[in-house]
Amino acid sequence: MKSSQFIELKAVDRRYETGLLALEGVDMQIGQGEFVSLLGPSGCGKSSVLRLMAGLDRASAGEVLRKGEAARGPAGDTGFVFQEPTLMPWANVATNVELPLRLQGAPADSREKAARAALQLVGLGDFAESSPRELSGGMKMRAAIARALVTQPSLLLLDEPFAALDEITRNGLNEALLQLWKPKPRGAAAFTSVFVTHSIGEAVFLSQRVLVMSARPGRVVDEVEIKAAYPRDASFRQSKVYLQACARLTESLARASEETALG
Ligand SMILES: Nc1ncnc2c1ncn2[C@@H]1O[C@H](COP(=O)(O)OP(=O)(O)OP(=O)(O)O)[C@@H](O)[C@H]1O
Repeated sequence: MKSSQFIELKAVDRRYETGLLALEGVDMQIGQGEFVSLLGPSGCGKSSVLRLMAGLDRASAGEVLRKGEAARGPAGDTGFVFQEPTLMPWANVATNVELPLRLQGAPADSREKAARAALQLVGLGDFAESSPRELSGGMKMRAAIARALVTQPSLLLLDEPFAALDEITRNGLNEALLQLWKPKPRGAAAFTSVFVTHSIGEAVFLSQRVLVMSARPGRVVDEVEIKAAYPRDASFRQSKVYLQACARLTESLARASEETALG
């Protein structure tokens, strides 16, 4: 699976300017095209890891490598999806989705074409002209995913994107995300995904590997491989592999969180 490493964190520390040590000795390797989730207690540094991977922040010690090269500054071919879809309310859905291309200086006709294709991909083909306020929460999140994918990034970073949604919408979006990541069962992944969540079930459903981080200062304390083929649909949530992985991660996360409680 780890045929070629796409992102590597080697002995990474991040101490913020306030003096707070958020990450200490973080080692992570994410293979090209892999789908990996990060689980960990609140405040353990999951978002900090994503910012380092995106090149939006720098490690205080250690190395962040992207395709074997030291990451320097924001990485162009990276899409980011946050918990809030943050669409511009005064612009229609297509204009929101083409924003990253506008920032790159792409010409209007190619922006429009790419935005329509990205909206089609997430099932919002008929909503290009709609205002964000006409969309449900799940549809807004689909638009945010289309915006992150409009530049066809090779890395997609997702920071608790579905946490605010109801469970049925969330499950539907999990399945849609897997379709985007691996459109053909035996084909290559369209991008590498790193997904932060507090939901064990969501992490298991989506991922090839789940990394568990300890309480602050965060570091990787466990790794669970989810040995199930894709495509995965709702029936996967009833399978032995899924239930066993959930049980193992429940224990692991409890141990990781206990460390905080003890101090
Ligand atoms: N820019 C910053 N300056 C100072 N402290 C920060 C900064 N960013 C994050 N922190 C602190 O670093 C720690 C890790 O934060 P981070 O957001 O990475 O954790 P997290 O695991 O994503 O949290 P959560 O699960 O609650 O979203 C927290 O204690 C947070 O308050």
